[in-house]
Amino acid sequence: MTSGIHVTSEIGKLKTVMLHRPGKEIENITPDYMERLLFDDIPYLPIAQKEHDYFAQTLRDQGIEVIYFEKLAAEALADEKVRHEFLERMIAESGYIAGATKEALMEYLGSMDVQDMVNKIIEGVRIEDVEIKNPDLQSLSEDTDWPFLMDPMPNAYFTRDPQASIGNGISINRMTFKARQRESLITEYIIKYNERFAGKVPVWRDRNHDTHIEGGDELVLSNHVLAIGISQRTTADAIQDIAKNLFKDSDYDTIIAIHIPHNHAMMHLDTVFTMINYDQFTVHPAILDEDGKVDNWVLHPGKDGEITIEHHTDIKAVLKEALNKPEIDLIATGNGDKIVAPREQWNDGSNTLAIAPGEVVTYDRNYVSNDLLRKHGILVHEVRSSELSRGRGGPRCMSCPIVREDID
Ligand SMILES: NC(=O)NCCC[C@H](N)C(=O)O
Repeated sequence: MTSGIHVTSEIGKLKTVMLHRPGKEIENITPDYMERLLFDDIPYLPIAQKEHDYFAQTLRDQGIEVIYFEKLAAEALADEKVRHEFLERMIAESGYIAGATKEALMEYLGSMDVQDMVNKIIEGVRIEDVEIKNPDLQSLSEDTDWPFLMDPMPNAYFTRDPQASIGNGISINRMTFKARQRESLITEYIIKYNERFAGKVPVWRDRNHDTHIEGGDELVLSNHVLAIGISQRTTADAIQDIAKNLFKDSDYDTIIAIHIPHNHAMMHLDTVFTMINYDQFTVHPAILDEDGKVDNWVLHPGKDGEITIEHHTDIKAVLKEALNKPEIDLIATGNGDKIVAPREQWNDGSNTLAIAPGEVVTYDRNYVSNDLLRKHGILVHEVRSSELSRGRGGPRCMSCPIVREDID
């Protein structure tokens, strides 16, 4: 077992990765709640689980250690005092700071085996699951059209987003939508109390903020350069905030903040742009103008803890300079075709998980993009994707690297 976090690139040989196997939370999505829960369709759980197991096995077959979010959480919460504090906070963030519902939830969840408790919190707690012995006004007047006392977390299998490994540290993210905000509370406890991480991992930015950042926007390009999307999910002021901490306390001295459209299909930078080799990237052509340019700002440490900011549009030139490469190969999703590119991007054709330089895991359904990657010399491992893709995330979104080998 390797302890702590070590991720100094997007492409260094992946050694340990954190996943979450989709569970019953997926079956708590209904058409009426889809939008609120950030889904566009309802995956068929048994097949989604098979696909996810196939994804995990594909990684293991390449010698990668797969660890599970839900198991790490249960280990972190083994101590009764820690579990009690966690439950209080999780229930408060679910809407119950005090009162009869809170007490009933504490009793219901607190009496479970710790793994069952974690799983149940992720699945969601329905009104009829819990007996409220001495109802108060809040419990009597609860919105009964909404069937949950605690909402399900169906997006938990996108382990990329609630946190991001950067160097030997982590950002524990304040997420944009309510549907995902409690996921990173679980991360907070994993990092603080799971012995694999406890006391070993600096937190570059915690979740106690009003401004948002999500891991799908945080790309570790090298041991001193990050790219971060300014997106539907990540605000410019959050980027500036994490930049300050990283510039002060880590080896990171360059952040390329890339502006992408603020919409659901392209919610994070990694839905339109990923690094797959020392000098190769996937890119969805819709983020570039006709000259192949996109607004981006390069942040560096300035004097007295200040930050310098330069505006650019030539992303190739910016990447060449930041990564010290003579050329950069931007590979267009769906070969840039008007129909194929948006279709394959919708199904996460740009969302590749690099497991080594020039070696990626992608969804099988994006066959045009996959063939193109092969033509550019990339080794592609395809995984099954009929159901998993309905949550709008691909192999990068479904994985949180914990340890990668350094690259030269
Ligand atoms: N990094 C990613 O792009 N993650 C995909 C997250 C999909 C999820 N349904 C969401 O809307 O947050």
